[in-house]
Amino acid sequence: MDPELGRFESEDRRVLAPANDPMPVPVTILCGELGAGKTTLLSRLLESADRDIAVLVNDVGEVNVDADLVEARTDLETGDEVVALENGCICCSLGGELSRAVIRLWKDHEFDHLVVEASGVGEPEPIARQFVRGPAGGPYDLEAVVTVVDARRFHDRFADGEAVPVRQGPNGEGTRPLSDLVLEQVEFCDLLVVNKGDLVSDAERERVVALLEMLQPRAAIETAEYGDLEPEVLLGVERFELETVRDSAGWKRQIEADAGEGEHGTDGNHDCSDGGDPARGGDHTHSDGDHAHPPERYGIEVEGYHRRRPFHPERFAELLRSLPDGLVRAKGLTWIAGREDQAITTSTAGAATTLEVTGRWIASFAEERQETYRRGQPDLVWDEEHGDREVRLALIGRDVDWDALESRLDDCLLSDEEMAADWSDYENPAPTGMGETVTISSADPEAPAR
Ligand SMILES: Nc1nc2c(ncn2[C@@H]2O[C@H](COP(=O)(O)OP(=O)(O)OP(=O)(O)O)[C@@H](O)[C@H]2O)c(=O)[nH]1
Repeated sequence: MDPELGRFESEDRRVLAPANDPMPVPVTILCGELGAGKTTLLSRLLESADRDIAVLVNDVGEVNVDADLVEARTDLETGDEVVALENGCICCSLGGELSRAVIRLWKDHEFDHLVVEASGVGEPEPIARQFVRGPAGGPYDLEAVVTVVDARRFHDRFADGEAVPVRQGPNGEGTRPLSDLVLEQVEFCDLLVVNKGDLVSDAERERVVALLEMLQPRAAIETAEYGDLEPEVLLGVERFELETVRDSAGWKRQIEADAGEGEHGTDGNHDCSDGGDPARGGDHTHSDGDHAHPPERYGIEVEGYHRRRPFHPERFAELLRSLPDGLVRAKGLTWIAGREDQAITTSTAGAATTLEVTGRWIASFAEERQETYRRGQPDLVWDEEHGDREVRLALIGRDVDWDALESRLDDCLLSDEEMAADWSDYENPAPTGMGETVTISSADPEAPAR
């Protein structure tokens, strides 16, 4: 156990809070892909804000250019208030280091607000969780997660369908598709800053905004050039709520609207989720008039797809290699023949789809255990034949022929004859172990699935 964290956890939290300063320090987390303009925006904020702002910068495996830049632009007396974490990503390996650094910062310095600039390849949720459930939640209060979007790149990649590099991570060889991370950052935030407004036309900017509204309907959206926003826009945002932000992504709302109140989540742990849905043979749900998302603009729509039948692994992989250009996002749980235990999350972002084992179907457990899980989830609707195994996806795209996509998805389902046959001989690219991922891209149809 880390000595500092251990001590902190074992002591009364009030020990850390000076008697005359019981208020936790507000925190803003700044996300956005590499080069979106986070540092530019932060530098402006430091120049214009009327309060003392401490900054924690995380660059992955690079010379810490951002920290130097921010430091050079601030009038802080010592410069110590800019803390750099360089040897990893704060969203994963550096969780403990992040907590330690911000607690140390809080003990040693007085400031009114903390901004954490996440690395461009970081997932925002684990960072936010450090301030909500981790030890940093004592002295700090997470105010908002702000995601900066490069309007030009976002338009070309998602609103225009241009093929983009599939993978990018620390040192350029990560395992998550870059587009998936970009959309996760968009989906998990309170405020979206559409930066580089000078590099897009008005019409392109409007398309980007419409798409962002569909992807994260709850977030406020501001457009900017070189991060030129008033400090109040960034710092006066309402309090962050982990569950609210996590559940407000467009794809998730669609799935929940489809499934009705209390439906189980789709982010894994299928064996301990909290709801169910009517066991329908299939319900392609048109979303018109649905309050789960903003009205359709610029041909951008969200759709639901639900079947209680598994995908044929080869046909499904083939579909993922030839997705329609306009499909921006698909996310949800999939049942893939030959993977009877594994609840597999399918996450499409632009051309790249990641399949990840995120849980186990309850139906895959021994009967006694199934009953225990089901007792804990009285709302779970159970299919007599298939239990909780299902395909349930939310699809977001522009100018997509939804009926054609629906029938292509249906063609991927096992036929009645295949349902009765042996599924073990299929060429199956789907992952097997918990947390294991496989990426399939339609930008590079010749590439092997793995
Ligand atoms: N044209 C234009 N360029 C911008 C704008 N905002 C930032 N830039 C430029 O884009 C480049 C990247 O900006 P940064 O602020 O370093 O981006 P970042 O998100 O901090 O990048 P990483 O730290 O690499 O993740 C710099 O050359 C900026 O000058 C803008 O609104 N318009």
